[in-house]
Amino acid sequence: MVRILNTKQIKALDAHTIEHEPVKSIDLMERACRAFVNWFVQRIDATKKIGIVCGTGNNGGDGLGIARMLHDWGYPVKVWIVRGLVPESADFKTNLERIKGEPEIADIITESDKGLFTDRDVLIDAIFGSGLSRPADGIYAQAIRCMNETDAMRIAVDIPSGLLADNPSSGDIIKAHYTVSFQIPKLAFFFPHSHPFTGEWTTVDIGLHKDFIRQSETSHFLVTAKDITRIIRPRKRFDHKGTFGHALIIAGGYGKMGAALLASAAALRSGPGLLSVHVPKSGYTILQTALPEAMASIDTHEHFFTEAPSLEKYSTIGIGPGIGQEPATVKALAQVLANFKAPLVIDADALNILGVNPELMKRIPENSILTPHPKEFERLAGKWDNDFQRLEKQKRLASELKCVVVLKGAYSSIATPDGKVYFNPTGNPGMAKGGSGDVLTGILTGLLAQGYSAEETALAGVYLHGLAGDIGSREKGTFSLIATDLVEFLPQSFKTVLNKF
Ligand SMILES: NC(=O)C1=CN([C@@H]2O[C@H](COP(=O)(O)OP(=O)(O)OC[C@H]3O[C@@H](n4cnc5c(N)ncnc54)[C@H](OP(=O)(O)O)[C@@H]3O)[C@@H](O)[C@H]2O)[C@@H](O)CC1
Ligand SMILES: [K+]
Repeated sequence: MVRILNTKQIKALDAHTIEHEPVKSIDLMERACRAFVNWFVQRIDATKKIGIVCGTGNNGGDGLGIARMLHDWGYPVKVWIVRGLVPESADFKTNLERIKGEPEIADIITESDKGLFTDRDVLIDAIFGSGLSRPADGIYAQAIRCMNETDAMRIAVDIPSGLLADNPSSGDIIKAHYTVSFQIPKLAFFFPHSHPFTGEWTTVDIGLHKDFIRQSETSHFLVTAKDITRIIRPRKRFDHKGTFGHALIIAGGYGKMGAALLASAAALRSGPGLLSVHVPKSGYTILQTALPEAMASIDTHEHFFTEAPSLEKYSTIGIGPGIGQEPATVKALAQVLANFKAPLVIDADALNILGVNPELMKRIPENSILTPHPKEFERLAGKWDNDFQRLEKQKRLASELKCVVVLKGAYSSIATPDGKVYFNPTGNPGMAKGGSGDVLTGILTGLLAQGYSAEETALAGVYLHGLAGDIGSREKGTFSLIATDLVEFLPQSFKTVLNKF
């Protein structure tokens, strides 16, 4: 797990590293600059004209160190210093002294300094870092706008200037194409509204104290491949189909049998011992023809879900994809929630039904997994003003229901009943298509049936689903990738995770 710390904690981590490594503050800055430059020189051609726009705090100090190093690498570098009211930090001063005549430095002192950077191919943003405490205004806002107006590639040092790491931002913010952040990812990076500012972001290691990071309290984590390898248990020689549970998927309706097939195929590829699928009568032949491994449970209704089968034999249930919201379906869902006591996976129309029938929410068994996309989440939790508030709502819902709430999207977030949130790194925009969610429901149902806990299931299922999309998009491309491909590439996704042993 990568721990996501807030800026106050990062400041303490900085100080702790300086005191206990020990390392001089200016030498730590030098390390940070070198890590940035190392990333930079591998990607940017040395003929490109570089502009570095610095503030006068430590982010600006980084900018000056980077300028010196890139000059030594042979890049044509120009430096601008935004001279507002921020006092020069000690390390800024030292790095300014270390630039001896070259590269060239100009001060930006008035708001009328416009069109400054137009001859630069690449602009490095080092105006504000994690020390930003309020929206940028005056000369700072002007410099940010001036940078955003150019055609240059913009690269932010640590965090785009103007973007707050832990709170909603307003005012002018650098629109970076890339952000190279020091060791700890910032919470804002995981939110959709930050993306136009961070662009693609990455972290570079600058040797901050590992034990201190491990001991820092946080409820926010970024999942890694290793975490998933630890969760997924390789199967043993004497295991048999009884060991791996019997999953039931309740999905599909007239014209929506595809949802049932996608969820069921994904469940089958995720390892449960047995899979039954409950479909309306019109789905019988479709199911039996498409998925011979699945057993059919047939509803009394021709076109939609109206009656739960007897549920005792099932280890878990995945319910929702394509079931619609007919009154009889609402009743049947209520019946499932009243009779089934083990955790289940709730998705799509089942979530929409819960959204308009809040009394049913109380009946959801503890440790179930809910998988809303943002629109479904809004129906369950109401509107939000910003991404931070949305995260708080997600945490609250998970804690109130004592369930795991998976909010789907880029960096799908997984909130657990005890207040933790895990962000998932896998997946790509090729998966933003109908049917992707049905596949996820299938994977989660398949894993839950095998006895993985709700938290393990959500972490592994969301990761494997995204990884199948990543492997699939390498072959099919993000335009052409479809949900069926996710099922097709799921075996490779599992193998990738298991082979990490
Ligand atoms: N963490 C690490 O381990 C390492 C960190 N390093 C680097 O240090 C950076 C953090 O440095 P930093 O603390 O000096 O912050 P930075 O953003 O440069 O300036 C803050 C100053 O700006 C001021 N200010 C704030 N908002 C403002 C506004 N809107 N308009 C005007 N002024 C505003 C603020 O004033 P205050 O809020 O105190 O009133 C303060 O004076 C970090 O991002 C990374 O690049 C690496 O070098 C080494 C390892
Ligand atoms: K910056």
